[in-house]
Amino acid sequence: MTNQNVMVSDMAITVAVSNSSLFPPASQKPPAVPGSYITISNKKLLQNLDINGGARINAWVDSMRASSPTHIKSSALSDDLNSWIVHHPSALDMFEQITNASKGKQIVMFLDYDGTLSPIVDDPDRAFMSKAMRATVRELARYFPTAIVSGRCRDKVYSFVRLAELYYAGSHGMDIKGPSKGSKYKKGAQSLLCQPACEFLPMVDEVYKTLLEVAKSTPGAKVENNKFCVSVHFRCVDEKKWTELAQQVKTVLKEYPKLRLTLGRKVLEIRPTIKWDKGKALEFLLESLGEIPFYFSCWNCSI
Ligand SMILES: O=P(O)(O)OC[C@H]1O[C@H](O[C@H]2O[C@H](CO)[C@@H](O)[C@H](O)[C@H]2O)[C@H](O)[C@@H](O)[C@@H]1O
Repeated sequence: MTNQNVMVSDMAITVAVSNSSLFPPASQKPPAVPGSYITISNKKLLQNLDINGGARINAWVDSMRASSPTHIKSSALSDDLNSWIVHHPSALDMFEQITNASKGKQIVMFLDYDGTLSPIVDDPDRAFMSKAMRATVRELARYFPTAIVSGRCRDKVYSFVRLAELYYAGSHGMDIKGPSKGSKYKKGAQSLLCQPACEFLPMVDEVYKTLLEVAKSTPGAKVENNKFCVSVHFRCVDEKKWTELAQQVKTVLKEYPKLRLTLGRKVLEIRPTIKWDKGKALEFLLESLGEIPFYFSCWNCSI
């Protein structure tokens, strides 16, 4: 199968196709967008966050800081960015080439939610999607099987998007559901449901309740129940309190070796240790839907 990655920002969609002569390999990340934020390697950050392996709290808080970089000046449009754009052109400008490359195979659209379909906002409960964006996604789904893949709870994403014809993969891909009325794209008549982390539900719920209590002592902290995982938001927490919050979360998780901690955009994410993630969810959906994945995600994920 040809591997393709598509990244989208507010203004431009960029496509990179690996194993193809059309585009260079998709392994490179875009450089920081001037006027936006500095790009930080998430992989590096996550290596520092193996709390079950006993990472020091200071290293952990450093990672939280690094995931929340300061705003940079919009003056210099860097050479790096220009050269990245040349090699990763807008998918909208390359539409014919992409169609030719797909050679009649079924294209499947995968969309991230936060920061892609909705703006990043302080209150995660208010990350609404615009009417125009909803209309665009509805139109997209008329032509391609379309899935939204998110770290959030599936029901929450659905409450924002409200498009019954889509596939939804919530809880970082651990809760996948197809359109309730079935889909014109799916092989077979049965509605699609995949929840590989079911056995963790009671544990995750228990941790959610504990963290909810614990986080009350940190002004601005918000704990979000994402069903198969939990998010502890620190976007609105004074930086001076980050160490304390991180320590509290770490202490709670010591009792749960089967849960692991990762770092998102100003959010600590707690999830089961199973070998399942958004990538697996994509593979699962591709197997049931088609062959060519297009993944639309935030261009610069350090916001
Ligand atoms: O993996 P993702 O689908 O990108 O989910 C990651 C987290 O997304 C949401 O939080 C982010 O967006 C919020 C609303 O704009 C923002 O306040 C927060 O700082 C961001 O991290 C979601 O609320 C989290 O549960 C997800 O873990």
